[in-house]
Amino acid sequence: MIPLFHDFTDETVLVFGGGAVGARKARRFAAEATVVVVSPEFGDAESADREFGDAELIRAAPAPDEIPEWIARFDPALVVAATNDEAVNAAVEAAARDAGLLVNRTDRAGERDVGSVVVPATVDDDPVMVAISTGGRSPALSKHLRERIEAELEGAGAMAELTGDLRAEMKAEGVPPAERREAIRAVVAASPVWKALRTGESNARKEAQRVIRNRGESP
Ligand SMILES: C[C@@]1(CC(=O)O)c2cc3[nH]c(cc4nc(cc5[nH]c(cc(n2)[C@H]1CCC(=O)O)[C@@](C)(CC(=O)O)[C@@H]5CCC(=O)O)C(CC(=O)O)=C4CCC(=O)O)c(CCC(=O)O)c3CC(=O)O
Ligand SMILES: NC(=O)C1=CN([C@@H]2O[C@H](COP(=O)(O)OP(=O)(O)OC[C@H]3O[C@@H](n4cnc5c(N)ncnc54)[C@H](O)[C@@H]3O)[C@@H](O)[C@H]2O)C=CC1
Repeated sequence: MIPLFHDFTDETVLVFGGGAVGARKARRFAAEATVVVVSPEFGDAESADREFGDAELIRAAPAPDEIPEWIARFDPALVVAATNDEAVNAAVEAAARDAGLLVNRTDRAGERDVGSVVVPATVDDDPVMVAISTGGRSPALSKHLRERIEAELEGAGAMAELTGDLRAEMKAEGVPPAERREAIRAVVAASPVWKALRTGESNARKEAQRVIRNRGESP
């Protein structure tokens, strides 16, 4: 498996199964894609909207041989098999593969077909994103590592914004690439800049400029 980041803007994700797992996947994809969930039940109706993000919920229980029609109707980029019926999940996987679509089979850890994708545990400190997988072996470990890495990454999104701005400015000023690279590498490694981003006690941009100015000087 090779990890990739996929932009689902303007795409549809079709989820079969409205239990806890279907809801979690729907919420995740609804942050970006148009999500449709097909299921005979959606848990507690009052909290359904919250649980499924803003996904469209369709009450139906397609039989395995009806799955291809549902897929053709919504033309999704990704299909999620999250029912508690193994025959339905298998039909979803086969129909998605036949249609050349990505498929996430939630009831399988291994023996994946071509085009099969795994949903990783994700730390998102925009624009920084870290995805963790255990190759399907231990999802609970993915979750645990995600919680640990969340703390480690504090300030990373702001660091990406700051160094993104600095490198654009240096580019515009015509600073040669080798010098730019050295300067940016020094800033991302500098504890005073991280501290400023995390605590707000000092101005991170000024700290970064100080690091760039003092580069190469002995401490
Ligand atoms: C293969 C994969 C397919 C996929 O869904 O893409 C898959 C499959 C299965 N999960 C199962 C169980 C659990 N899954 C979780 C949690 C998460 N599962 C997620 C992903 C994945 N789960 C993919 C592999 C990811 C990887 O490579 O590590 C996460 C990371 C992302 C997400 O789903 O959003 C999300 C954490 C999100 C977060 O918090 O960050 C917990 C923990 C909990 O609930 O507290 C448990 C209970 C503990 C346990 O069993 O380990 C079972 C057994 C079902 C059964 O026994 O019936 C199967 C099927 C099987 O193993 O056969
Ligand atoms: N990938 C993951 O992270 C995890 C995966 N699982 C697996 O995912 C499956 C689903 O887990 P839960 O959501 O907890 O189960 P659940 O039993 O709460 O939900 C399954 C849903 O599928 C619906 N369903 C049944 N037949 C259907 C059909 N023909 N078409 C559409 N929907 C249909 C049911 O009405 C129910 O709403 C489990 O069977 C388990 O193997 C379980 C835990 C975590």
